[in-house]
Amino acid sequence: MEVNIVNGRKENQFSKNPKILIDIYRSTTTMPLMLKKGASKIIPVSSVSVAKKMKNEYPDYIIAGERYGFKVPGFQMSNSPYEVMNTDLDGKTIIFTSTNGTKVLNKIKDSEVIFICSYANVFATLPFLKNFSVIEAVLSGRPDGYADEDYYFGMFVKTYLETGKDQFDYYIEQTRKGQGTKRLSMIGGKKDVELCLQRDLVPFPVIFQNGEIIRKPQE
Ligand SMILES: O=C(O)[C@H](CS(=O)(=O)O)OP(=O)(O)O
Repeated sequence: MEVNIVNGRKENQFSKNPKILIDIYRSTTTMPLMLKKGASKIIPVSSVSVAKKMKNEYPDYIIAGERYGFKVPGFQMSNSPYEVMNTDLDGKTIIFTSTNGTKVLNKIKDSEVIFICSYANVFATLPFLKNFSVIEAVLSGRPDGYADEDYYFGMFVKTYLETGKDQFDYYIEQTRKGQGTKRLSMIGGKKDVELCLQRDLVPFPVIFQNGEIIRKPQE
């Protein structure tokens, strides 16, 4: 099997191959955790104004997200795994927007298969990825370029699927030393760093389907 790593922030043309969307800090960690905490679905949108418009139409929905790492004024929640772990989201629908993750998702939304993936749910997702002969690991990155934590995760998945080696500890160690970890820690996100680097917090795969992010239904 082959795993191609793609810079989703930079690229504008994507193949039809199955994809995993990667945004370790923090969207693709936050969203699976929201579903684990009981949310029924997440509607990802790429702009703050569309999120606000949707909230006006559906006042019961929770509006969540950030820009450049900080909660958007007027939103109910940010893009924080730590906040999610401490919030009851039972049965809620969430409107979600983030600086990079939802933007890149919007670019690849026409792909037939998209998994939302991070260390939180990767071990529940890998068995499904093994069914494909080629997948693309799409890095969400950062507005000013690339995010090392996304690259390391892409490499972890590539190594696992192409060679069968589980190098979780090695890639976590590299990530801890990286710029992304420094940056998120500096803006008050140390608790998020710890949650984003834990494995197996979410025991199910998560997919994007028909405009919504949901648990992958059992076949
Ligand atoms: O969650 C975040 O902090 C980032 C914002 S930034 O890239 O660090 O400015 O958003 P995300 O879309 O989850 O990468």
